[in-house]
Amino acid sequence: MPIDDDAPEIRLDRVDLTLGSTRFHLDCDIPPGAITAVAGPSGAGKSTLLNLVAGFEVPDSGRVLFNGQDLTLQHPSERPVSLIFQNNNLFGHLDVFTNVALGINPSLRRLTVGERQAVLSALDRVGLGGMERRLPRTLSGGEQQRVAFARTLVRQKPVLLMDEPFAALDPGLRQSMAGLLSELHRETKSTVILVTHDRDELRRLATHVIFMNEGIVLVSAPVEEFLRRSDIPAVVQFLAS
Ligand SMILES: Nc1ncnc2c1ncn2[C@@H]1O[C@H](COP(=O)(O)OP(=O)(O)OP(=O)(O)O)[C@@H](O)[C@H]1O
Repeated sequence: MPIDDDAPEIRLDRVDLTLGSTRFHLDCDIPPGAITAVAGPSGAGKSTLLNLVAGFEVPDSGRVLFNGQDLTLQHPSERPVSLIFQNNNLFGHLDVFTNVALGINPSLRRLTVGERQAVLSALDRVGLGGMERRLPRTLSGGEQQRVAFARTLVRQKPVLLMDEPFAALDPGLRQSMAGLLSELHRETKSTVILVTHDRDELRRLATHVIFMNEGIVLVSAPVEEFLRRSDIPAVVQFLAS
């Protein structure tokens, strides 16, 4: 499924932010149309990086640029991004069809025939054809994440932000969902930022890596280069874990 706009390069330009007693300094580029993994120890600031790109956090200073355009102060709902979290992506009282349809039409107005078709084809694409009327609680964790994927497909946004989307799944399912992400990414070519704790997932999916520690970006590099950074103890520890 193609996306509306070209996938943007995203730049965090000398971003400073203080949350409670934690200070962040982020200065890095996220390449367009690639899957970038954001890795690092717990508390390093990975979710904060995602929140800055999504607009849920606003820098104290510095800028957030999409293809050079300054979106630092733009509201999250106006940014060209879709989000998938580890849990709680779905509304429990709405069926699968409606949960996906919200991606096109957040106000739940009646869909056009073309929009209904787009929802059904997105559900087919993620392997959930025929499950339209099911409620989220009747689905497995992997199926629920597939519904969240289908919603991002109908939204057609050029940036996909994912915060440990497979962490709650067992290892086999995690691998098959990673396969699905990889297939969908080949089709959409969106700019994906994937927060992950899982070095195998990073190796399997990412072409670029941002490695964070204590609120700063320690490495921003192509995956092959990142995997060779045996000079950085925190990276060695991550790769050995
Ligand atoms: N709103 C906030 N107020 C105060 N402190 C915060 C806030 N948000 C994040 N922090 C702190 O900033 C640090 C980084 O948090 P963040 O969630 O970005 O890390 P993370 O790398 O995603 O961690 P994890 O892997 O454990 O999810 C943590 O120490 C956290 O307690």
